[in-house]
Amino acid sequence: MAEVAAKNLDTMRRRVASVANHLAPVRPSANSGAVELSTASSSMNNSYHRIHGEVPSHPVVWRTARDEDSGKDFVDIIYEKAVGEGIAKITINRPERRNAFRPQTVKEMIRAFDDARDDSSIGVIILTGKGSKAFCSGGDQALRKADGYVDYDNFGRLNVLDLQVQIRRLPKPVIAMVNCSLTLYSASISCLLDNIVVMFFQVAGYAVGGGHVLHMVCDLTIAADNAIFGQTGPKVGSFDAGYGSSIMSRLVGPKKAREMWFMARFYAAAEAEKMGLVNTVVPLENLEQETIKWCREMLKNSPTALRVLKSALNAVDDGHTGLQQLAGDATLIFYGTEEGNEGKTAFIERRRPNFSKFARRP
Ligand SMILES: CC(C)(COP(=O)(O)OP(=O)(O)OC[C@H]1O[C@@H](n2cnc3c(N)ncnc32)[C@H](O)[C@@H]1OP(=O)(O)O)[C@@H](O)C(=O)NCCC(=O)NCCSC(=O)c1cc(O)c2ccccc2c1O
Repeated sequence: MAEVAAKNLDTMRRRVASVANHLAPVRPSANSGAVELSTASSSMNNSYHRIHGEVPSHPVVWRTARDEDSGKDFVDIIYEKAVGEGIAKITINRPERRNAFRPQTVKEMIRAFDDARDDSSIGVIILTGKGSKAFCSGGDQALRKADGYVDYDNFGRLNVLDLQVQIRRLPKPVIAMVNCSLTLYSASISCLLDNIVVMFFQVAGYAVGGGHVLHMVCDLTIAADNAIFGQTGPKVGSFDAGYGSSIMSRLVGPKKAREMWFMARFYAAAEAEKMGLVNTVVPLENLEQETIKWCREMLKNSPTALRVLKSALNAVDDGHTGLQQLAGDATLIFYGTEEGNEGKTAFIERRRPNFSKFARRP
């Protein structure tokens, strides 16, 4: 009898240890060398860190933002801006559908991203999903018809493709903040020698299907430690042969991209980080705080440098469109120079421009 009880206890202990081990918080930025730098004080003791310093950690205050151009209220999304800081946040608000998008959702996201692009006080944009169960589960399959997704009219739409292009070309960093749930259940198990309380966490937090493509198109992804990533297309009769394939191949490499698409498996956040799909994985309770930290850190940097870097990082892959974006940035910068201004001023003053005073640099 005592032998059986001891064996049961042993089994119980192993289970608790296994659950506890599973729940051990992931060290922030497990793969990123940046962590070592930001935590090792000796590495911080240099002029670079003394001058640029730490970012503030006070809580962010959100205010609901409107689409100033259309004046229409948002239904499928929540659009917010941080008070006194250059951060906008777009939240897909269809939690009962795991934040699956319909054409209306996408139209609203496009309007919000447009507003954030146009608002010169905004320097970085967060994309996330409402609630605790999903970032986004892709297109709303209940609305899928023969020619795309249909909501308020009879035309099928694949307008998420326009949104992907918009995010890719938007000259400000866009961060996907991939949320997840953490629901605690507890059960008390009594045995002869001990009374053990076992805690179960139900975890989820899906960035799947077209929702997975959305996070990949964003410039950076910060994930909660129990988020789940994957493509479902081949299981539901769909595929994204555009950015969903080409950007993924760049991110994880051609073999792994084939695995993700052909097998349509799901991957835990830690695995996604190893694969290069996400920038960092943090405990759920730190997710927004960490994302805001990244935003604040970028906001301290030169907006023009970030703008040009984004277009430069995309340029080769994006062909003519990438060149167009990078070239537009070059023109933007040139217009601000004395040399560029000389041409315009001469035209206005109806005189011959004098470019001879400008250096012909090596
Ligand atoms: C995301 C899940 C893994 C979550 O599973 P879980 O068990 O937690 O929850 P439920 O399955 O019970 O879902 C709860 C509730 O939500 C509804 N729901 C979830 N996802 C969707 C969805 N995508 N569309 C519609 N409804 C959804 C679900 O039916 C439940 O409703 P109840 O009324 O029953 O409570 C799991 O839900 C899941 O696997 N979801 C589907 C993921 C998926 O296959 N997405 C579509 C991929 S295709 C796509 O997104 C896509 C879109 C485009 O616009 C494209 C455009 C151009 C090219 C390609 C495109 C493309 O591939």
